[in-house]
Amino acid sequence: MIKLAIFDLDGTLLNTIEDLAESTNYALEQCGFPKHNIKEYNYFVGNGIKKLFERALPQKERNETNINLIRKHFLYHYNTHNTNHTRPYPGINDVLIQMQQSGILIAVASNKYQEATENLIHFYFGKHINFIAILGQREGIPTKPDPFIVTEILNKANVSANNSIYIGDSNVDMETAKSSNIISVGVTWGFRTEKELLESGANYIAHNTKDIINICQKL
Ligand SMILES: O=C(O)COP(=O)(O)O
Repeated sequence: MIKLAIFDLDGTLLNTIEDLAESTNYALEQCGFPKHNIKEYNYFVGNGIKKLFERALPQKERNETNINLIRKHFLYHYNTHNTNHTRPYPGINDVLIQMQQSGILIAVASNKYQEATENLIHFYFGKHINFIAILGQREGIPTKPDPFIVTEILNKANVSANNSIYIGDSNVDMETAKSSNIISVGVTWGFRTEKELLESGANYIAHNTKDIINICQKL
């Protein structure tokens, strides 16, 4: 029986890609580097903002100085523009409400930096969902696919891995679930393909938000 559902954020709960792309392109432009189209960002996002900037920079310009410069401009822009285009995926609110009503604890495990993770979750879901934990990328804490963040959530919720499920949209998420010994659900409405999710070990695939509820009921 599922007692805890751990959700990835970007590409799973919220479609954040346009705001991430706009803020990164703003930062690249400020520093005189070429911009990217939105589709490319689907593959830049997933391992936190440092990796996002590294991937967005021209190969020869990928160094600590440039990454820090991009970070400064990105944060300035993203912190005040991160709800411009970002929206919950259709049906995801109903899934969270239904889970909450049936007594399943809900948590977020993201590689997005902690401040934005908390702000976005509170802004879009805070009024009606009580999250047991909202964890993003923090200084000195290993990022997904390291199981650290999931272990933190299991401890806080006091639920075992056997009674938990992890829902995400990328290979990083499926690998996180695997390294945490948790059943994984790969969602196909996010930033990556079904093929990637299956190849990285997804136990179940959700093509629409209702599938998540059906999968939980089977377990
Ligand atoms: O910000 C990222 O790189 C990824 O964030 P996510 O873990 O919520 O998908």
